[in-house]
Amino acid sequence: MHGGPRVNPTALSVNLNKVALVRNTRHLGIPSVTRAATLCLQAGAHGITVHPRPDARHIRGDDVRALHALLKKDWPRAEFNIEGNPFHNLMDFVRELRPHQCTFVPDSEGQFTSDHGWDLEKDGERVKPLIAEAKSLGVRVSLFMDADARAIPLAKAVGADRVELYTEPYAAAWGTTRQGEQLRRFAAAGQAAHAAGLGVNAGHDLNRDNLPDFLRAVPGVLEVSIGHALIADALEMGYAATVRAYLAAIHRAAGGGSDQ
Ligand SMILES: CC(=O)[C@@H](O)[C@H](O)COP(=O)(O)O
Ligand SMILES: NCC(=O)COP(=O)(O)O
Repeated sequence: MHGGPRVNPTALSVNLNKVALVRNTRHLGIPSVTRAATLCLQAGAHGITVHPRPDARHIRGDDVRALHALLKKDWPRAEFNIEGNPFHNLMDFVRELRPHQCTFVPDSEGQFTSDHGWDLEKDGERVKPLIAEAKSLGVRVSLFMDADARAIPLAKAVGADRVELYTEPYAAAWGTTRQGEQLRRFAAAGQAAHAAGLGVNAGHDLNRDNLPDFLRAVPGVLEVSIGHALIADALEMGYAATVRAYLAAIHRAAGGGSDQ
């Protein structure tokens, strides 16, 4: 239906980890993380995500502070999302900077990449006070969770505002005979989140090809945070054209146009 009210499309938060990863291979300060943020936000991205891991393999503390200052000064409507393990270094950033959102991720210090969500039956009581502390500072809390509909309500029980569905299993199945099964898993997890009064974010290995099918199958996703594939695309197309392509994929999923 043309001209009718469009549902609010999902917000795009660009994860800049991989810009910092390349920058760290020389002592020249390029590619610039803050310039990447500026160009992505100028192109229409809704926010910036960083995951300052304890080993500082990519995003470092100075990057987090510089991005926070940039968004506060030049992009007050953009959201800043800081990811990390609250039992490692994440809470220091939450207390110092009070970002719009923090995403609790249960990664070990040397983990290759994020590859699982929280086991709240085991860790729920431990994360609960840290969630309460972050919220008392005015920071929205999202918990990185596997797409398990039975586990999602526990995120509400420990005080989270949102869950971020860990989407690698879907991304790995995309384009195969297993895609439908994965989409049903994620749709059920999203439904469980909505039923529990939780907002739904999503991320990990999403790209402009697999994104529309996901957003059509999982209604009401508030934010996708995308880094690795988006930055890889930007190496070929540039930040602006790449962000526009991802926004177009989001709008296509919201019924704003065909896939052709
Ligand atoms: C939590 C998650 O899935 C990603 O946001 C994470 O930041 C990826 O970390 P790397 O960029 O270090 O692989
Ligand atoms: N939370 C997911 C994220 O920020 C980026 O993940 P990826 O797109 O780098 O896999």
